[in-house]
Amino acid sequence: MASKNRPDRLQVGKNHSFWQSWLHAWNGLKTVVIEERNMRTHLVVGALALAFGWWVGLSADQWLWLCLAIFMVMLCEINNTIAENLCDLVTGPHYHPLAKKIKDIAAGAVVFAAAFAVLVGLILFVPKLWPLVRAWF
Ligand SMILES: Nc1ncnc2c1ncn2[C@@H]1O[C@H](COP(=O)(O)OP(=O)(O)OP(=O)(O)O)[C@@H](O)[C@H]1O
Repeated sequence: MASKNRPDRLQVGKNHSFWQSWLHAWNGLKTVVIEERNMRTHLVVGALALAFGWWVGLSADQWLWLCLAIFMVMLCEINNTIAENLCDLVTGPHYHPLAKKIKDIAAGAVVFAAAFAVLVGLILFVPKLWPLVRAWF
C-alpha cells in the first residue's frame, strides 16, 4: 500500500498549517472538476465568454460583471456538488423525499445563476455584436 494511502494518514482532525488547508481546498476544487460534467461545461463556457470579452474589448466595469456571472455559476455548482454528496452520504442508494428536495433546490440555484449569466452576457455582448451583424446585412 502506498504510504499516502496508509490508514494512519487518513486525517479527521484540524489542518496543521495554512498550506495543508490550501492543499485540501485545492483537492476539493479538483474533485468537483473531475467528478462533475456540468462543472467542466461551466469552465469551457466561462473560458469562451472570457475570450469573447477580450475580443470585443470589454471595459473594466464590464469585466467585473462578466467575472461575477462566471464565478456565481461555479460557486452554485460547487454548492450543488456539496449538497449531492451530503445527501448521498446520508441516504446511500435509498430514495428519500428530503434528499430529492435538497438536490433539486441546489440544482435550481445553478439554473438561477446560469440565467443571471445569460442575462449579463446578453447585456454585454449584444450591443458589441449588433453593429457587426448590421454591417453584414
Ligand atoms: N437519494 C435520493 N432520494 C430522492 N431523490 C434523489 C436521490 N438521489 C437523487 N435524486 C433525484 O435525482 C436527481 C439527480 O440526482 P443527482 O443530483 O445525484 O444527479 P446528478 O446527475 O449529479 O445531478 P446534476 O445534474 O444536478 O449534477 C436529483 O435532482 C433528485 O431529484
